[in-house]
Amino acid sequence: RNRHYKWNVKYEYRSPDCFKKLVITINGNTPGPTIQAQEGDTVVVQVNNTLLTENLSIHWHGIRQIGTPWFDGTEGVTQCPILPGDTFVYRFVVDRVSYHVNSLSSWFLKSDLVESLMLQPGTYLYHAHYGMQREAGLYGLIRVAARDPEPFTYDFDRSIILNDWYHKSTYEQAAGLSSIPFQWVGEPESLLIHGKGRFNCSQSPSLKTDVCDMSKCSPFVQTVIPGKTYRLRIGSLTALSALSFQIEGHNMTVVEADGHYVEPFVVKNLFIYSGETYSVLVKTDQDPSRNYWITSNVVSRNRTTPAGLGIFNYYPNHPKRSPPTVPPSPPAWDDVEPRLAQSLAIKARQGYIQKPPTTSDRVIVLLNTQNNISEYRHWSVNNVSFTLPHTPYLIALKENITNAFDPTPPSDGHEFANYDIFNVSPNANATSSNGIYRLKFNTTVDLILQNANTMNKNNSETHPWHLHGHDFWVLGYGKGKFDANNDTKKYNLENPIMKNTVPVHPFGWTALRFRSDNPGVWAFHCHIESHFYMGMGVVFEEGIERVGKLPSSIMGCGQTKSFHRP
Ligand SMILES: O=C1O[C@H]([C@@H](O)CO)C(O)=C1O
Repeated sequence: RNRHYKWNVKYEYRSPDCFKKLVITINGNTPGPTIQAQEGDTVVVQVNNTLLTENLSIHWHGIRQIGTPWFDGTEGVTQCPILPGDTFVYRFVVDRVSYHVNSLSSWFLKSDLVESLMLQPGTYLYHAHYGMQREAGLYGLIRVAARDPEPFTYDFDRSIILNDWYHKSTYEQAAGLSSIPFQWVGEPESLLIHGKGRFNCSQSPSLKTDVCDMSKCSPFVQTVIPGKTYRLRIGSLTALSALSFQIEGHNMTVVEADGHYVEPFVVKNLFIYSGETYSVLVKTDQDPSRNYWITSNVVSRNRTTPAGLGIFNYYPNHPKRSPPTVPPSPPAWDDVEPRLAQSLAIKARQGYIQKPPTTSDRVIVLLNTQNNISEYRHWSVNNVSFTLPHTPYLIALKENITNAFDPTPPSDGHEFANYDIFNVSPNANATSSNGIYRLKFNTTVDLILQNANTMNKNNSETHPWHLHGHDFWVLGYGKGKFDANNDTKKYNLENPIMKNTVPVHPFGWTALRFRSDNPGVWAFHCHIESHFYMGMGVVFEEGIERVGKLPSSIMGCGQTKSFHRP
């Protein structure tokens, strides 16, 4: 089945948290419409760029784009931006490879991993992937319904996207990040629950009521019927913040993560990082004569943003009736332990385990550091701060444009084995580059994310890393320096979860494994909007020779100007 969407993307004034600013809407809304499909369906989205003076591209986060790497929506990597006034059609399968077999060469059928590349029901996201455009409001959810019965039952299926919200425009933020002296974006003004938040206008008395008006916003309300089980699909697309999500007085049973069934476990707070999705089951089994708070709070950074508050409304109580209690208090922002514990608790569900290969062909250690390059503040991986080329990699490689990017690949990172991750380091050798990793096709690759101290003493941050075009197995997390001799022995090869986004905790490491079996060019980057902008990412090429004919609609920029045939 084809699912057709027509989207008009536009700047409009909105006041999601009472403060009026320009936001990017899809058909008038932010968050945008939820894409609903069944596994194996083809989703067709016709995007009309009516931003007037701004480029655009949209990434389908968690969708692997098997056979359609050109529709991943990553500006500079897989496509040229969509120009103002242009219409671009994305067309991709959610996510069943057998559906695509005809258009792929027979190598695919022979691949022993065909099974792991098949069915992918679950919860995914979409968002802008051009500059820092995502945080202007261009984002939404993708729900892919399963064809087979799922391993859990529920009465209702609801979705909530969490976000943080800034009052400055993305342009002011980006300009500050690329200035000398560096101007950091700071903490967000508010937290949004499905596009709704509340900024206290009276704390900035200089704001006139045409800019900040407390009657212009209202909290998110989730109405529920007592005595039922709800599946809540929760996604985070924060620009910066790691969050703790809670429903007062209700436990949540985690059953899905990034489109994979989880061996169920119960939490009171769900920690969720930008780019992740979870499904939790919630029983509406509390006193039905009142409402309850839904809360979202910043963790892992010193919290200055007030809690995002919503109402869990037990029908037939009035949806606007405030709960009679104070909102539950969040966990300490600087306590890594419960966050690490949740990361470790997420395992593949019995009966749905796709075992990883037991060994890998290549290990790439990715040392995450912050440093100055020519006095500009950057993030680097193995001392290279990533920059996007003007000619997208996919097109350059496929069309043999040889001078589109730096041909020197970044390093596999083994020379940093003695790097002191606990202290500030000048990293004087750090450089900027658009060089990429070239992976041998159909091999097993390990990625070790190694966190380190930032340029501030005794400080290391949480970074959610997102891989395009793949799900990876999460083999382990640890504290401190990764020890290749001992930590590898503790890898979970029995029931690791597969995900597309995973945190590396402060002063810690995270070990991932994936198969380079999806021909294309794929970004792997920190999902914090400002961090990717500051260079925190890498790109992998695999099987470029197996990529089919590129549509000319993705071309038209850099050295591909003349290739575009509208
Ligand atoms: O990228 C960042 O810059 C600031 C700070 O490290 C500046 O020194 C910060 O908190 C980030 O996450």
